[in-house]
Amino acid sequence: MSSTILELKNASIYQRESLILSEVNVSINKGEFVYLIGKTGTGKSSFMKTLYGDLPLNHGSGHIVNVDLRKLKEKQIPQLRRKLGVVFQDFKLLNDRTIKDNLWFVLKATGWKNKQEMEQKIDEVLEKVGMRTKNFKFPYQLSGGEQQRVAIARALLNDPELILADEPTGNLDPQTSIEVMEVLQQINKNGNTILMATHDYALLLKYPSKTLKCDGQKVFEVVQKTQKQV
Ligand SMILES: Nc1ncnc2c1ncn2[C@@H]1O[C@H](COP(=O)(O)OP(=O)(O)OP(=O)(O)O)[C@@H](O)[C@H]1O
Repeated sequence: MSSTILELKNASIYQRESLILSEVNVSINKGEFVYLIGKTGTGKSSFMKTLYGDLPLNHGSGHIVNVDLRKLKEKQIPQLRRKLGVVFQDFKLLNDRTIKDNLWFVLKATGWKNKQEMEQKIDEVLEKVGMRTKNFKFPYQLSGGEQQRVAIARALLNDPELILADEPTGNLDPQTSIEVMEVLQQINKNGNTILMATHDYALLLKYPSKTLKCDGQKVFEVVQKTQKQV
């Protein structure tokens, strides 16, 4: 089996009739950690939305986790999302229930039935992000960084083949951003593939990795300047 987890060829991405990105040729292999950078409004979110089926791909070709984005039907989107873990800037946790119940809700919605397995899975993902002991808390009782760690745990529930993180540190202060980034790095070391859109150049310098840039309606790989630590 191919180790390519995402491949776009000559893809164009539109918001309604406006062309946002064209001639997009990108591929991501299993196990990679890839940044997507670019100034505000250059199309990072549009790119991510195309990957999780929120924007249709009508031009060029695209495959993600063995799903053909050109042939994606509305009713297949939940199936695609189950193979992806999506993390947003604003966490998107349900405030009316505890952390555990937030995760329980997702497991139920994605077809899990066995209560013991569900309990185990919730413990396992919360352990990975260091939040197991806080599973009884409500989202509003947690700091932004803790809420984002729970959102990452939620993204891990169905063992995703690829994690798409759209500005996951966008609402966090620099120190908390580093803590969340450490969690993402650890998850990547354990074998998860991650594509992360970010504005945060300090993170890129601290954790250098393959970087794609949106600029002038194009997406291209950039070579990072490395800073010598003294
Ligand atoms: N729902 C929409 N309908 C029409 N145009 C949109 C829509 N959403 C975004 N756009 C336009 O698409 C372009 C790219 O926006 P996008 O949100 O993808 O950029 P971005 O790089 O993620 O920006 P930011 O860093 O500010 O989140 C912008 O010009 C924006 O105005």
